[in-house]
Amino acid sequence: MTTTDTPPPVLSVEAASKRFTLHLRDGLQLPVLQDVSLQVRSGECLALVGPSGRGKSTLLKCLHGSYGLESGALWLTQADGRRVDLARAAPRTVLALRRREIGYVSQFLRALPRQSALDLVAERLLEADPSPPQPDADPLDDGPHEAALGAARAQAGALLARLNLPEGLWGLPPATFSGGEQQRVNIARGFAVPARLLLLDEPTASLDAGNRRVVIELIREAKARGSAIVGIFHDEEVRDAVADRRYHFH
Ligand SMILES: Nc1ncnc2c1ncn2[C@@H]1O[C@H](COP(=O)(O)OP(=O)(O)OP(=O)(O)O)[C@@H](O)[C@H]1O
Repeated sequence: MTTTDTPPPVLSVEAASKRFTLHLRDGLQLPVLQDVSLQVRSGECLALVGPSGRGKSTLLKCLHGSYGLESGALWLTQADGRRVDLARAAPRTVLALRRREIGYVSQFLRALPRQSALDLVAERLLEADPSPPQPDADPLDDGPHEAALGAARAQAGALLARLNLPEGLWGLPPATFSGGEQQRVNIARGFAVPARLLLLDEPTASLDAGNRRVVIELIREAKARGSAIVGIFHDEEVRDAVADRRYHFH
């Protein structure tokens, strides 16, 4: 904590720079992020805006721990006040942060083959809150796991229903779903667990007006719970409805 009453920002990006090296083109260097600095506080939504190809999605992937940086830092202040640089955190740390602190709605749904839409969302809830093993638990007794799975499925179903995904689809793997149906499963997964830092990459791109409104409500609820949100919203109506500030990529 700082000495003032204001808590530190949840996210502080300091002079972040990144380039891609294109090995198939003789190592051509493609600078994508150049000296990006921004901060996002709890309860605030920052919209990344700017022309296509300027590095908005790349910044979200860096914040999700998928890419490192050439220079600069991506400081996340955790719930206990400790700071971690997402650009340099160890893979184990990144995975632990993804389970509990960082939510991400990517542009495309990544699902395991044969896993149902309902379990894809329920799994997100279970991995964020694994029940601690009881010292005297019978290792052959599936009861506690079944109970936790049942509760997670109930919560996942409520979210899918809110996003108007027909119940007939819940038990099916989403691989054959339409773009908008897949996007709604992705959104349910991203919003299932309250995230300290929530990353949204065009969450409404394939949605109709009714479902766009649901996503706006979900984003507002996440802000009210204290999430710091960084999002890309090409839909200006959605952006105006949720963004407190904008960061311009030139
Ligand atoms: N893994 C990668 N390897 C090489 N180049 C990449 C990679 N990922 C992105 N790029 C390039 O980096 C640039 C920035 O891409 P990025 O997807 O971040 O842009 P964006 O601002 O999100 O664009 P859009 O608004 O169209 O989604 C693009 O020129 C893209 O081709």
